[in-house]
Amino acid sequence: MDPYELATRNTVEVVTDEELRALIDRPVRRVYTGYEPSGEIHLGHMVTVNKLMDLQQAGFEVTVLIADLHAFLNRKGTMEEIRETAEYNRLCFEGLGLRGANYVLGSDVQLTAEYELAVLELSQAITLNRAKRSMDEVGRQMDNPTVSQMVYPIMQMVDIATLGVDAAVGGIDQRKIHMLAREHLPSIGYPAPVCIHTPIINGLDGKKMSSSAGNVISVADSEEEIKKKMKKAFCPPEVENNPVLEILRYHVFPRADAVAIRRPEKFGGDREFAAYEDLERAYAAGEIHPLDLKTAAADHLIDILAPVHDYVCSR
Ligand SMILES: Nc1ncnc2c1ncn2[C@@H]1O[C@H](COP(=O)(O)OP(=O)(O)OP(=O)(O)O)[C@@H](O)[C@H]1O
Ligand SMILES: N[C@@H](Cc1ccc(O)cc1)C(=O)O
Repeated sequence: MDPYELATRNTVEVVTDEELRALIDRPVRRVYTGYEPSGEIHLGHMVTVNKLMDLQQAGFEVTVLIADLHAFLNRKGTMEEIRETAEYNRLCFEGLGLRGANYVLGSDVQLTAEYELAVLELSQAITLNRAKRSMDEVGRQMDNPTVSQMVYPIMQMVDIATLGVDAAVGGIDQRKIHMLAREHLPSIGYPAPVCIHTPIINGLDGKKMSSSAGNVISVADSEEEIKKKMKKAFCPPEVENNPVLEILRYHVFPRADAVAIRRPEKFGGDREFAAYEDLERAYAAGEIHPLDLKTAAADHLIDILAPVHDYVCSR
């Protein structure tokens, strides 16, 4: 697959397409994603991990920022609790196949005088209103935001300059922070980053996949857990809001040449699909039963996640 196709497949938005094309032509290109340490790395986080792996294959140098201070500012726990999960998260990302990336712990690079000055300079140019709005989909308990949650997006902007990256990958929920970065980083002498946004996927109950909602498949889940969870997954006959189809689209097809639906002759026999779109069409036309779809998704997920489970457990 050519580098542009790798960079853009399964994205919802690239800002801007023209800048991405120009970046791909450069000999050295750097991209990053930041993650607040989380007790459970799930298939939602994995959408961005997949994109980083696509970009690695497209010749980008990849940095993964484990944003411990950001999690602290966002009221996710004490610094000690957060640091413990940081190391676990790195293992999950490596287990998923994101090796050879540059892993950086936020607090290792964010406590210098230079970083602080950049934060202060930008904080003078950004209104409270814009900072707050940029946190709408990122912040915890935003009905009662703290000052730390206003510092958060500004630090995320300075991370881009500090890590020296040309592009930022994130779920579409990062969009407002990224737009602030594009607007304001040039004022501190740093070029606007290319922003690559991936979709937010649904959890097994059909609502946004999120650790706090308990509707996730964790990348470290065992075979039994995956089977049990997939059996109960919401799988409507339609293609919209269908978490099982989303798993196939964003996690299985990018890793498999083809997906087989296995079933006895009396139920139509086996079917094989080389492209997600073909499978979606057949499902929408009622040619595949939800139970068979779930079984195929579960079997592939088990194969994809088994190395993560082994890698994490062996350390
Ligand atoms: N359901 C999802 N689909 C795609 N990407 C997601 C999903 N959930 C989270 N992400 C990505 O992972 C990053 C971390 O998100 P976040 O910390 O909110 O995860 P979470 O599981 O919702 O955590 P919590 O429920 O504890 O707040 C987000 O920036 C987002 O881009
Ligand atoms: N804002 C990201 C985490 C993050 C933190 C710092 C960054 O530089 C980048 C990303 C999230 O919602 O999880």
